[in-house]
Amino acid sequence: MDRMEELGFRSETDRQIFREAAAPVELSPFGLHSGMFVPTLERQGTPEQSRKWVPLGKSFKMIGTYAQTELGHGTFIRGLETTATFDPETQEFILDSPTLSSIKYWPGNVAKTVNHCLVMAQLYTQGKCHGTHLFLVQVRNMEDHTIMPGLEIGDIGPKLGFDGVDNGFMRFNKYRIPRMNMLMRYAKVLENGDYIKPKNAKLTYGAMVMIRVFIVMDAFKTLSRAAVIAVRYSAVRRQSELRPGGEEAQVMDYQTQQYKLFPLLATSYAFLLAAEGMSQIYAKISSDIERGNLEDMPQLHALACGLKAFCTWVACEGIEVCRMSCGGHGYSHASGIPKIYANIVGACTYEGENTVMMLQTARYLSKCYIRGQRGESLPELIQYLTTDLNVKSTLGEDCSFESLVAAYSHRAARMVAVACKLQQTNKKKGMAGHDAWNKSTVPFIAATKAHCHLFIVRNFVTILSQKKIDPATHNVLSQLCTLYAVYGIVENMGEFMQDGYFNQDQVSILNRKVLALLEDIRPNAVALVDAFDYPDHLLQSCLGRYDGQVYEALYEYSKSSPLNNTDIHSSYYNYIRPMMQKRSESKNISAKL
Ligand SMILES: CCCCCCCC/C=C\CCCCCCCCCC(=O)SCCNC(=O)CCNC(=O)[C@H](O)C(C)(C)COP(=O)(O)OP(=O)(O)OC[C@H]1O[C@@H](n2cnc3c(N)ncnc32)[C@H](O)[C@@H]1OP(=O)(O)O
Ligand SMILES: Cc1cc2nc3c(=O)[nH]c(=O)nc-3n(C[C@H](O)[C@H](O)[C@H](O)COP(=O)(O)OP(=O)(O)OC[C@H]3O[C@@H](n4cnc5c(N)ncnc54)[C@H](O)[C@@H]3O)c2cc1C
Repeated sequence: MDRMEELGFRSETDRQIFREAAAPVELSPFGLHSGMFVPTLERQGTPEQSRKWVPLGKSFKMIGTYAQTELGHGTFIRGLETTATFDPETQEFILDSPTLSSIKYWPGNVAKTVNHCLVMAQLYTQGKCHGTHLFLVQVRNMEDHTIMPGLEIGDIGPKLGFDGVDNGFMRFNKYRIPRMNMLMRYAKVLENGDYIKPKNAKLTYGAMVMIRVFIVMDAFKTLSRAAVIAVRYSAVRRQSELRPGGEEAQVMDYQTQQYKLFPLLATSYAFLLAAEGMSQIYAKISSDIERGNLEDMPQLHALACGLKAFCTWVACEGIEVCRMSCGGHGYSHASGIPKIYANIVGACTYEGENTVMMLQTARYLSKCYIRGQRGESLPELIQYLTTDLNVKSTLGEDCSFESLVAAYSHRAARMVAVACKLQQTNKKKGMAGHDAWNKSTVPFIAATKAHCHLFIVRNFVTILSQKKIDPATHNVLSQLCTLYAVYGIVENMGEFMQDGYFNQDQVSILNRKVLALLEDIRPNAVALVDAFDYPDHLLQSCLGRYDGQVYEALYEYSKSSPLNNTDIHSSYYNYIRPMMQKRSESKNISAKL
């Protein structure tokens, strides 16, 4: 913190890069403070509230987090049970956890670190519930960090990852906070207890939308780091003979290794550009929302939910492929990959469980489909839903960008149509709306994945056609973009082929193209991972070292294992020796030996 001040880092991006460099791989116990608590105060507080609290947060005089999930409910926010009841006499809210299932459970850094929380609770005033709202709650004494009376706080215990984050539980026992601690930018409770409704009740969910956008960038960061490690190691690792009697080959020269890793390299680039594209859309629509124009809110919500889920799922699967492509050493923490995986896999659950997020996007697509059928205009990103599904692909040997984007549009449009028709058929059969929906959600998830895949391919292609890039770099990036798109088709061929969109010759072209691209990319593979410019310090990987000194690093790493502090471990004296003595005394084995 002090060092950042000294260095004059002002932008949150610079500060985040600095924080990561200062504590590589481990997640910061202040991540939720900087990433969620302060931005939510900034965006959900009134101007006066922001002026009062944001400087305290930014200067770490107040340290906070976001406490929403409870033992009983995470996904279903409307089902949260924590209550905030307004008492006009004292001008206070009374926070209460009326049931076991209402205990706040999971919020990061609640257990030991923070002294404030943004608490999501059901607002009651004048005897009426007005749904969930956010409240700023002091949870620890600012002098000695003791827990405030009326609260019970603790740690939830060990987890798969997130070692640096003290996820906690928190129970309120009629705990009072001032009226002005409700974040009142959109909804308000007046002194007499009157409730002023926001323009849209989902404005309170704004912090979640923002973090989902950031998570798309996390998916890029984590996948690309695993790819850097696996590609560099594959250039160093030699195993078996590729040519009989020849020298042992770099494992990267095996086509199967290239097929594992180069599409993930391409995916990393695609995700970086998608995350940047998503951030720009977020910046534009969220500033419209702040100015009171909520027209594009559903579009933003749908895109953030879908991309968050799609990118974290793909990143996690890809990181696991990277780990396995490093053979046995990938399994060691020395590779750096297990920790990357353990941290990002949480993102498939937090900030909205991925299936649930996909279904939010699916609902939006379903509504857009119906609007499209009625001939109504659709937002640009969704207009593909109205394309003619009878057309066939024009893809030729060159696998042009145009033909690839057309293929992804066709696949997504067809799959959305299939899911929507199933939903409609279910309704026609007499099912209630909610049953008709539930019984079409499996095809809807597949359709939504296709929709997100299309967004990423189209975004990559658009950037390559619009941005000024020097020809050599453009050429390599075009290879990556084509590989990302063609590989995606080959791996999901059934979805592209179901209505005969491609003919057999085109399928052969696509299969050949993937293999040709692997060869094209091979000479540049190491340069393409170096281009991410992750210092060794950040990767913390013996396998992914820039200088390639993998075996030296592994040897040093293993020597630092605490088990090597003594030659004979205490377990020998405590267990092994007594066990052996017992055996040799009873059966006199040693004499036989
Ligand atoms: C080397 C390695 C190094 C690095 C490793 C890094 C890896 C890690 C990276 C970063 C670490 C940083 C630290 C991160 C910390 C983790 C932080 C986690 C914090 C949390 O998890 S906070 C809790 C989050 N909780 C959720 O997200 C809950 C999910 N649920 C919901 O969002 C909603 O309830 C819902 C979306 C499921 C909707 O529920 P539903 O009942 O259907 O709908 P309603 O609520 O009634 O909505 C009706 C209507 O509104 C629409 N709607 C819902 N939400 C929004 C919205 N936000 N905006 C606009 N519209 C919305 C909804 O779609 C409905 O629309 P419709 O009627 O269909 O038209
Ligand atoms: C590492 C980590 C950090 C976290 N940090 C925080 C934090 O800082 N603050 C905070 O408030 N919370 C935090 N959480 C909690 C997190 O936000 C929730 O766990 C998450 O939103 C999922 O909700 P849930 O646990 O209720 O899952 P559930 O909803 O119980 O999910 C269980 C299963 O039910 C399915 N399901 C649920 N609803 C539906 C539906 N409508 N349709 C179809 N399927 C459904 C899901 O797909 C899933 O398969 C954290 C969680 C983790 C893992």
